[in-house]
Amino acid sequence: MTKIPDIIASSAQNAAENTAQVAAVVTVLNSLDAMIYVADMKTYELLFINDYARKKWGEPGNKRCWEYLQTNQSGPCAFCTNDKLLDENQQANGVYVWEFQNTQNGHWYQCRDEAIRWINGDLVRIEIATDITDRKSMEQELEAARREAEYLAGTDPLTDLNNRRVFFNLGEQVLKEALRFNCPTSIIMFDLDHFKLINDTWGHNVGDAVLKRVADIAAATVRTADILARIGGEEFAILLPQTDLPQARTLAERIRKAIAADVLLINNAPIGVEASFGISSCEECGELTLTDLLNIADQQLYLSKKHGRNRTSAHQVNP
Ligand SMILES: Nc1nc2c(ncn2[C@@H]2O[C@H](COP(=O)(O)OP(=O)(O)OP(=O)(O)O)[C@@H](O)[C@H]2O)c(=O)[nH]1
Repeated sequence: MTKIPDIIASSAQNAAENTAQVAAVVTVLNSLDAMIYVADMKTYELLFINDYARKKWGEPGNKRCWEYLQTNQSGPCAFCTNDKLLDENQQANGVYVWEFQNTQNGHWYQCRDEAIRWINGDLVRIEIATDITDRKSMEQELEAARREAEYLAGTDPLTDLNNRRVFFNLGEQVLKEALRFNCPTSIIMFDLDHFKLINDTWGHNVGDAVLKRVADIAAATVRTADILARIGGEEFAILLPQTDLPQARTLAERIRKAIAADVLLINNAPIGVEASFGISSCEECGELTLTDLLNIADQQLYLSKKHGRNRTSAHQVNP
């Protein structure tokens, strides 16, 4: 197919004005701070590239667009937009704008692709690609910061567990689902026994280490669908979707025994801690709110404390 330099070279003397106009257009295209190329849509032959492309990708020789612009391509690119540039009647479909990370130089480009009529009347592809790497990395940094902020807003910094806010947000959703699908739901609450004594004897930092250790034990025991949170100073809660009371009790006992069996060594001194558990469970949760269920679990926790601590009490809520 005819390339622009061929047009300039082959123009007859009496078409000098024509030639000058084409050369002027090429000069304009070469002065732009964007990569521009034109390629045959069937053979992928490069019909025009501007100086910007030459500076970044070198001389094209006889390379086709996919050989010239990308690496490791043994044929046309899988992400080639040619099919988006023509409609079902093989007519130009307008402008298609997309963003792409170039496989040769790793830069990000915003590409503006279009099928246009070439000198011989054929539809060809023109791409105008602007380097947006700086903007993209700023966007990526912002996105990472947003995700970090979101994570921190929902995470208890000491234990890395969900915080109270997330527990309530997710919990309300779980209860709605339970109501919709008529599933049993349970809540386990637990609270360390005589934790004040640990703080008073060993200091607040050791108390923190104990809280972290207890959180790790609980986190290692629950299933991924369970919502484990630190909802107060030394108070934890686990919302158990699709879990009836016997199952919740089994889990609570497993965690309780694991906490009681654990020994934390601080300066070679063994520190042990125990916890009391309360469970509430509903088979058909009806109009029960998360707060209702949590309050019932809290009452059961209080009973465990009252009856000697390091134990589990449970209540089945009637529908
Ligand atoms: N180290 C540490 N201590 C905390 C934190 N949050 C709350 N506490 C402490 O937890 C202790 C709770 O004391 P109490 O409410 O009397 O409960 P307890 O000593 O565990 O007694 P029982 O619950 O009745 O068995 C207090 O000393 C609080 O200062 C925390 O983030 N880190």
